[in-house]
Amino acid sequence: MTTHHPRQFPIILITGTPGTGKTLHSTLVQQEMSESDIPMRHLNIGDIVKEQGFHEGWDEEWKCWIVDEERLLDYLEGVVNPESGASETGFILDHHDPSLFPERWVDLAVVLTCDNSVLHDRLTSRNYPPNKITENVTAEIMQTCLSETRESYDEEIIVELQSLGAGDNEVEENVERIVEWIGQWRKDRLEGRHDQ
Ligand SMILES: Nc1ncnc2c1ncn2[C@@H]1O[C@H](COP(=O)(O)OP(=O)(O)O)[C@@H](O)[C@H]1O
Repeated sequence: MTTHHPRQFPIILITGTPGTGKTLHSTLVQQEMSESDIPMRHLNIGDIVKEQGFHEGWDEEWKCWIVDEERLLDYLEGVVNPESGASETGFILDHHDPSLFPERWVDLAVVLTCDNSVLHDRLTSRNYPPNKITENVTAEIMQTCLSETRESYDEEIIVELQSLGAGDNEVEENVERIVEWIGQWRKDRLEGRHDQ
């Protein structure tokens, strides 16, 4: 049985429909924290699936990997909850499917949202096929990711942030909010206010 050591650094999920800005925000949060005493490691789940081969092949219709969730989660468990002891860093889980992860992993769930036409343009410039653009823009209209996040985690740890590409400081302000939250989590942890 896996032994779980008390976490010293938080695990943050940054989720949202593809194209909402997860990787942009995750990269900036990692950068911002890299010089601090709370290092945060960005785990781009899509890249890990591809690089480590945690998939059962390529879905030609939807142009995506068919994820082997069991192997992926086994691997991630060893990264975020190492048996050798508490991790020396926090983690940013960058993924569009919030329901993939066990609830106990996630300390803060950030859901990025976007305007439909902006999202459409971002996905078009990524050369997504039309069916994939429609699927994702519809998911954004239906707020699918936000609903799934609410089904997966406690309302108290969910933060919804707009990532419209509007306003000069939008991304900076979002990153600042996440950074502040990480600092608060660590302070609470050091003062013994987290019970896990
Ligand atoms: N809030 C934003 N302001 C400006 N550009 C953004 C914003 N969010 C995302 N983008 C841009 O949109 C594109 C998709 O962002 P990305 O972070 O790759 O999305 P995701 O990881 O959710 O698929 C990138 O070119 C990114 O720079």
